[in-house]
Amino acid sequence: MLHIHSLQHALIQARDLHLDAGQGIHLQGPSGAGKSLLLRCLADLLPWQGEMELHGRSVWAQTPVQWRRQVVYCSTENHWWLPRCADHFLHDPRTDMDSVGLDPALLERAPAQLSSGQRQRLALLRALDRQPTVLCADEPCANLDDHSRARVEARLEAFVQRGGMLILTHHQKPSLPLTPWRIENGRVHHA
Ligand SMILES: Nc1ncnc2c1ncn2[C@@H]1O[C@H](COP(=O)(O)OP(=O)(O)OP(=O)(O)O)[C@@H](O)[C@H]1O
Repeated sequence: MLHIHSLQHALIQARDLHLDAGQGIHLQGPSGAGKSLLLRCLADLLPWQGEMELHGRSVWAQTPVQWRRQVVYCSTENHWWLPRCADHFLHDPRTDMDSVGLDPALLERAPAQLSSGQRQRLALLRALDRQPTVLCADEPCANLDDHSRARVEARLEAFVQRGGMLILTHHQKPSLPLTPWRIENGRVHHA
């Protein structure tokens, strides 16, 4: 599904990594190793060089917008542009809110009126709302309590099982089944 032939950034490089639908990756490595950089390069949000394919189609045969609609980066440091939380969704998110422990009434509020943990979960739903092929989730459970963490992990697992592909970074080992990758000395490899 996603094939990284080669990816070079000033600080990291990856070569010959293949990922299938239904696969989740747990990206490991020390703080500052470049885990977030890799996710942002995969989503084409940072300058990088090389070649990647999604469903056999080169990144260079697509517009940046086409690629970024399929490979979506979701960060804990999320940004919001519109007055109400609900305004950020293309599809009605109310039924999905409960899956991550959020009260649908929060959708009527301004993003700034949510707690950071609520905003983080809403940002995940916003990313899933775009129906990505690959979700690059950067510390999706950081700062969450155990109950919320379990619900977010279940939501991510459901995404992968429906044919999505997930790459996430975590300091804490998530409970869903994941293939470990590691970044060491700027190189990404199977752990
Ligand atoms: N846009 C950027 N351009 C160049 N260097 C960057 C950029 N963003 C971060 N860095 C640097 O790249 C290195 C890797 O940062 P990154 O955020 O990817 O680390 P990380 O492995 O995700 O760390 P952590 O686990 O602490 O979140 C750090 O030294 C950081 O200062």
